Amino acid sequence: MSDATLELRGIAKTYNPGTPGAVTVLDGVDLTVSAGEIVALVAPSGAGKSTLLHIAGLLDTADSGQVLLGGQEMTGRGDAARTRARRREVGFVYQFHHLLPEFSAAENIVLPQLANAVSAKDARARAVTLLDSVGLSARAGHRPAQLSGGEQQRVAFCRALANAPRLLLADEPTGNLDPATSDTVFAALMRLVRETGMAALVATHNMDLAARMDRIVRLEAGGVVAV
Ligand SMILES: Nc1ncnc2c1ncn2[C@@H]1O[C@H](COP(=O)(O)OP(=O)(O)OP(=O)(O)O)[C@@H](O)[C@H]1O
Repeated sequence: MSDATLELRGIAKTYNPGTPGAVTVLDGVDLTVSAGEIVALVAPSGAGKSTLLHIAGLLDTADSGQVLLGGQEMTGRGDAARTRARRREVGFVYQFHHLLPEFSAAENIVLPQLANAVSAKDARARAVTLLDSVGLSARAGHRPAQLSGGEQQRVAFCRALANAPRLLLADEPTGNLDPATSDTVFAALMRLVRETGMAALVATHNMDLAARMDRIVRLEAGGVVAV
């Protein structure tokens, strides 16, 4: 595996190009995140953090530039190949957990593994291990509505890690939580990243949390600068 888990080269993105409503959000972003590294992405609201995470995670395409995951060039690949790569290589966590309400915590972690053809038995075992690692063994059978906000978000981390991705992308993962819960959830995130050795890019407005990561990059005028 290449050390540069995520490499963005010259990423540019304009919404509604060629119209009066055109918005150039990214204008030549270069960014590398290495295996085992957790990088904070900070920027003012509307600066393009979500857009950048979606492009890095192959949910959206850039107008120009290259996205490399584990050294593999993803730009220009067809939708099926990008979806396959995303399912195997990338885990996402959002501000709101997006867990499936009708399924239990464990089932929410099992389902993405079934999409990758893992057996139900192995998927269940991994869900149990992951829930245990964030202190939620006793909540495996609970539905999201029966969990606290912090518990829901820890389950969302477990789901993002279900397929052992090499890259974790998080968009304001503690933005919806009170400060004490945010601290607990962030500690769980840091520990999971350290234990798995994956790369993580975490968008946050919280400078205290950003300061606890390995590195901070700021999105400014369409480009990325180190802080
Ligand atoms: N689908 C779209 N069509 C047009 N403009 C868009 C679209 N998506 C985002 N934008 C614009 O692009 C800019 C960047 O949006 P983005 O969501 O990436 O910012 P952000 O830094 O994540 O913001 P926040 O911190 O508020 O979540 C914003 O000005 C937004 O209005």
